[in-house]
Amino acid sequence: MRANTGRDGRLAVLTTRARLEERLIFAAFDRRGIPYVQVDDRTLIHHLGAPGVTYRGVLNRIMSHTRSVYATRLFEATGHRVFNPSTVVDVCGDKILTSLALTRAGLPTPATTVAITPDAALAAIEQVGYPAVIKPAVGSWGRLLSKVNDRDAAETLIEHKQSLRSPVHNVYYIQEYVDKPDRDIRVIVLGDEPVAAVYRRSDHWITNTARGATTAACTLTDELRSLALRAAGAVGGGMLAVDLLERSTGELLVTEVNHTMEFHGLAAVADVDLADLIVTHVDRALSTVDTLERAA
Ligand SMILES: Nc1ncnc2c1ncn2[C@@H]1O[C@H](COP(=O)(O)OP(=O)(O)OP(=O)(O)O)[C@@H](O)[C@H]1O
Repeated sequence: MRANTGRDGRLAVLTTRARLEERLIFAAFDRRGIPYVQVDDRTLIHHLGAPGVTYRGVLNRIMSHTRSVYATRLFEATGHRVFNPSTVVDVCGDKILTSLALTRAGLPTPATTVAITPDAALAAIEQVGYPAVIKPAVGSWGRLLSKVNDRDAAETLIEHKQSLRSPVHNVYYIQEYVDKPDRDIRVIVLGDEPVAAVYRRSDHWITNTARGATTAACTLTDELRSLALRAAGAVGGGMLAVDLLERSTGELLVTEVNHTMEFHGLAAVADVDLADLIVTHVDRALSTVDTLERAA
């Protein structure tokens, strides 16, 4: 993958820079004595078809969606098992593909509409009704999310989106506004086990911790467990953060599934060591492969 070649028995952790989550993960690797190497995605060079370095496996912590998708595919092409696999990253990184997968699996989600021209987008927003929520199909941290309260605002938003450079903004992902309490719920799923849940609270309607929301402990009820597991399964499974909204009636709706989970807010309030659980999950999965390879 990098310019050097050969077998490297360590696990590669792909990062752009080590944030709190990555530092917690490295500390967990150290505590468990699992050899790893931090690989900066900005240094990756992949000569197609040429031998590269082979790691024991790859834990992908790249935040940029495009870089994450391609780095995953390149490592998979050289025989690596990557957490999460590209099939999952592809779906989770795109809100339209995620909504399609969730709907196909029969999960409750906010009513969602997609339009691919500005005129159709305006008609679609009017059909959804006000307020409507418009999101970039690819994006995170609540960036460029819009709550549109009337037709004037819808027209302006569409004009602005059309003038943005990235073609992703010319596709319109439109949702009903869910009149939720001042919070959403994030459930962490590792494989077939929901391991923790957290409320993210804010005075703003966008309740991302990246936008200043605070976290509070949330009980992992049977309903949350079941919805989170089904949502994770719908996108292909893996190490995932499932986000849910509550209607005023109490009905739970799955909004999205995140493939490179941030958990600094959760670390402060949940009584689980998520970094340790992630490291254990990856090591266990790779140990099964190691055993099979030795037996072959
Ligand atoms: N349809 C909706 N109705 C009401 N609030 C919403 C709706 N969709 C999203 N929100 C609020 O906005 C927040 C961010 O939404 P969403 O998770 O879709 O965006 P994102 O940019 O992908 O963020 P993240 O970094 O969490 O993946 C949600 O946590 C929720 O508080």
